[in-house]
Amino acid sequence: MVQQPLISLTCRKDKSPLMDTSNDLVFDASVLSHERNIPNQFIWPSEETPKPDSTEELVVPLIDLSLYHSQETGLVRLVRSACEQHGFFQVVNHGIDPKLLQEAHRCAEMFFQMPLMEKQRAQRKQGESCGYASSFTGRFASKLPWKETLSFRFSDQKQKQKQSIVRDYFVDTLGEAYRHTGGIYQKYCEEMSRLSLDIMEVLGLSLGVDRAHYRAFFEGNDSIMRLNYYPPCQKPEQTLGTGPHCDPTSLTILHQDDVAGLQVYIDGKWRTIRPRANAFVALSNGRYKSCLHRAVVNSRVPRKSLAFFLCPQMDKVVKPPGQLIDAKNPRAYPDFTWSALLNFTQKHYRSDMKTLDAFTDWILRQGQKL
Ligand SMILES: C=C1C[C@]23C[C@H]1CC[C@H]2[C@]1(C)CCC[C@@](C)(C(=O)O)[C@H]1[C@@H]3C(=O)O
Ligand SMILES: O=C(O)CCC(=O)C(=O)O
Ligand SMILES: [Fe+2]
Repeated sequence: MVQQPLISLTCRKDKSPLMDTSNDLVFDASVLSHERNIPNQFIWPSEETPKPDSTEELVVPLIDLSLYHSQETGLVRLVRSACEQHGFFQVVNHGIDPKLLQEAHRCAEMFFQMPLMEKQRAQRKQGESCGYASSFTGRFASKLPWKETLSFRFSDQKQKQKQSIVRDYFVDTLGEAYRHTGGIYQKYCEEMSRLSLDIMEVLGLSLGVDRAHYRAFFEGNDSIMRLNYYPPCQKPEQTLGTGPHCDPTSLTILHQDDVAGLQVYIDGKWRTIRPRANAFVALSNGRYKSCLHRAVVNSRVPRKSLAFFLCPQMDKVVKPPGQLIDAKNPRAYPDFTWSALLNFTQKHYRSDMKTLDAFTDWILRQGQKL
């Protein structure tokens, strides 16, 4: 039998001068997950690769949302301390139907198990944030992530107009056979949007901001949902599923399957967050830091995670609430729009732990009013 080529190389002509790309490689998980010789592009520098001590578990506070009405003060205090310490907590009793979660994972499994060509019908285009990506072979030249992703847009505003843009995306891109899958993710995103607004309310209270402030700000949110699939890797100590980064979005609600892999950087060490997590980061003029995290892979089983990135409407001006600004706490970032930040992460800068600072320098350098 002729072995399929692992990677095919051709040169791109449309190089963006600001991205560190690019060769057209193909990451075919069905082949690469058995390969013992990892192509160079997927090997991370040894100072960034996972060390055995990072499997040590970090115990993160559990926020029981069912206690919100009866024990608001205690809950708000717990959230404040989690966000001040590491910007990370797990949410339980959030009202999301476990059957929906299960079905969302099952549909992801089904999609990623499809042959590469079938998945490529939803291929993400250069510079766009949505679609299927088998690793980011066309986007970056080195330190490639050992993962496949399927990303799509959710709009709360469209939902209010009774449009199901997630379900329509699946049907329009992949065909009628994906109507059920699309419907599941439509429902999942609607639930995530609702949960995000609840969490933002608690976050606002924990910062001393009006109860309604963040809920109103994210009304009509234009968010991104991403299915992450990490195939097994025969040399997991040389690779990373998702490199170290702070999400540049407002809040992330992440659901992992039962395979460990999410790690956060705390007190100079990488630590594992046990699966079952709903993890989040917050944007609040830098008062709460977005936590540094990554995903590692393993040699035995695939791992999945579902990430809902809460984002404001594209052209809404992002700025901190007035109550957070005074002489002691001056503005940390200039006004900006999510549309400009998204464009920056997709076309000009590979998101890492410094995305917001790099973005701030970029807009100030351009002297643009956003
Ligand atoms: C706006 C976004 C860019 C990324 C997806 C969302 C939020 C996090 C970003 C990301 C996960 C950070 C690590 C690098 C990245 C390229 C990835 O590995 O997926 C980032 C996403 C992206 O640019 O597609
Ligand atoms: O898969 C994970 O556990 C983390 C993924 C992640 O950080 C992301 O998609 O931004
Ligand atoms: Fe992330």
